[in-house]
Amino acid sequence: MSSASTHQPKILVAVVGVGLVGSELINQLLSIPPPLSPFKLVSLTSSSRSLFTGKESPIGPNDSWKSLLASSKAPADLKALTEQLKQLVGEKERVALVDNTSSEEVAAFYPTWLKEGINVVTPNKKAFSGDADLYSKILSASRESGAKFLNEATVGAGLPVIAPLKELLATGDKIIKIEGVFSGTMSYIFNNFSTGTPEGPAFSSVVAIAREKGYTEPHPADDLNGFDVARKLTILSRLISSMPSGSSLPSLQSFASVQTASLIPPALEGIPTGDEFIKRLPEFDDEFAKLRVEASKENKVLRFVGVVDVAGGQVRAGLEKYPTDHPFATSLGGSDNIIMFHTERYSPRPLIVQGAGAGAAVTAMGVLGDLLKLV
Ligand SMILES: NC(=O)C1=CN([C@@H]2O[C@H](COP(=O)(O)OP(=O)(O)OC[C@H]3O[C@@H](n4cnc5c(N)ncnc54)[C@H](OP(=O)(O)O)[C@@H]3O)[C@@H](O)[C@H]2O)C=CC1
Ligand SMILES: N[C@@H](CC=O)C(=O)O
Ligand code: NA
Repeated sequence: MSSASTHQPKILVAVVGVGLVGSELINQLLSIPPPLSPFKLVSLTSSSRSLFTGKESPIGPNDSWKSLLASSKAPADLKALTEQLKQLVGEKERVALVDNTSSEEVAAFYPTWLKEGINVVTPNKKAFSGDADLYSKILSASRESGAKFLNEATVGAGLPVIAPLKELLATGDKIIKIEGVFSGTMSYIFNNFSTGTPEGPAFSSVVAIAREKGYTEPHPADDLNGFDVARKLTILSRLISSMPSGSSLPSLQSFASVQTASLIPPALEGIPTGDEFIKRLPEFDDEFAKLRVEASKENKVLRFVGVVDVAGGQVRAGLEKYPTDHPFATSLGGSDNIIMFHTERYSPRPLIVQGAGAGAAVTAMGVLGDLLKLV
């Protein structure tokens, strides 16, 4: 085989989190024919178990990775994993850890991994939208060791959002405003719930379907409270604020600093499990139906949008009404995200990115795309 990848040491990949996105990522990664693949899958960690094979006997496409992991006796242990991966980082070997969880505990390990020269690739928003201190530790650890952190799938899932934003900024364009529908869940919910007519499906029923389709966060309240959108806006804002032209943006201590209008009825705040939350939601269907009637009286639809207004120095997320002929009303379907970049160059017409913004296949594609950037 004359592929360049056969002449370069393969990137050793450890996957943490084997849920919806994690499983799909492993399947996509293992479907690259081994001689052509630039990767060796050397470790898997679920919330309870871990499997470490080392680079001499990586997990291959013919292995049943689920059975291998299920039969492993080793408990999940991120400190032990760090020690194992440290041994693999060498002059020629490169190691990438893929975090497919939504765990803060896993996110807190990024500075350690990066310092050890382990690249971090992830769709998990927690680290980049959480406490500013963790974010700055991630930046400095990456600078110190040269290991990269890549998080394209944190915003718009597989859609190119982070990469074009970085390119706009790096080439000297100035961002005026980014606005759009950033949540696949909220998009699915309102594309189906609010179509401009006073009638339609019950709010709780479309939320339940969005969950079944794999669009929601592990706990759907994390979508409905607007925090998922606030996290995505924080990730974009922090990239913009790193440039002098973004200095008018407020410096966000965390996603909680974003002005966010939650859709969670107060009585459902703090419900610990997603199942219970979904069970109680029908109690509030009438309240949501009223919002739909009000919007339809104005010939409008409801959409949950996010805005990073650089010129106005504001970052906000909330439910808005749009005329039935607005692109947010006419051009979105399924879990579509639409992201409009208004910049000095892309003005008066914005650069627009649109397509499925949630779901296992497209999210895993975004993660695998980031892994391929390391090659
Ligand atoms: N689904 C989507 O469309 C998108 C998801 N994302 C992000 O991708 C990530 C994964 O989402 P998704 O796959 O849908 O969620 P899932 O709940 O299906 O998967 C998350 C997995 O992480 C595991 N996990 C939790 N804590 C740990 C830990 N400490 N160590 C190892 N594994 C752990 C859970 O294991 P267990 O089941 O045993 O608890 C679970 O299987 C999230 O951060 C989400 O925000 C981003 C874009 C789109
Ligand atoms: N729950 C999120 C998943 C992607 O980030 C969404 O609905 O957009
Ligand atoms: Na993306």
